[in-house]
Amino acid sequence: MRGVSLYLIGMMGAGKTTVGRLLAQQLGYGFVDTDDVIAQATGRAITQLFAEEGEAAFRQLESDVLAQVSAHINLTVATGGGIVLRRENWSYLRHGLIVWLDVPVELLYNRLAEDTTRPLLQDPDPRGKLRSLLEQRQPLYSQADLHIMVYEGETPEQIANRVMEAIPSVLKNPTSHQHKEN
Ligand SMILES: Nc1ncnc2c1ncn2[C@@H]1O[C@H](COP(=O)(O)OP(=O)(O)OP(=O)(O)O)[C@@H](O)[C@H]1O
Ligand SMILES: O=C(O)C1=C[C@@H](O)[C@@H](O)[C@H](O)C1
Ligand SMILES: [Mg+2]
Repeated sequence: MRGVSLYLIGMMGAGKTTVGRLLAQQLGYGFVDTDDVIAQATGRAITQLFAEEGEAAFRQLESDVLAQVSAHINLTVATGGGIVLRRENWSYLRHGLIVWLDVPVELLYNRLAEDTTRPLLQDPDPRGKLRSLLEQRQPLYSQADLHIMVYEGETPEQIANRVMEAIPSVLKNPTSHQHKEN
């Protein structure tokens, strides 16, 4: 990887945080979760931030955190599910290799049905909400460098291994960013 950071994108519940930690271990990289950084920096849970400041304020904080994180190398970064929504965020994500964990809505729903920490899912029809969010975001997620389809029953370890195996096929040519030696 030569220090190139990894950015995990995908829907809430896709496993960005869970798989991201494993990938950081395997790569010997640091691990950053943008949601966690925001929660720590503000001293408030994401749900509380959404409730008290609104989604737009959260999105601004998210961009600010991503901008700072993208200045570093040797990181695996788990992002928030909505990081793809702002165009400016893509210029930061492109500092590294972008991996989309693509998980079917039914699986997402099963994972998050009991979870109250995703404010956008506090909806009378959470399954329908997941479906409409995915429909809206799919064209954005698909701009990732690497598209990893996740299947039912796969463990986080298996998914992390598949990401590791797929990385060489898309690793950006390291010399393209460097000055040629004379
Ligand atoms: N491969 C897997 N199999 C079963 N459960 C999983 C798997 N990966 C993650 N989970 C579980 O699904 C839930 C959501 O995972 P995680 O928090 O990693 O998702 P996320 O993509 O970071 O979501 P968010 O965008 O909301 O932060 C957690 O309870 C986690 O333990
Ligand atoms: O998909 C989303 O928009 C979100 C996903 C989470 O990671 C959090 O960033 C927050 O709950 C919003
Ligand atoms: Mg997460």
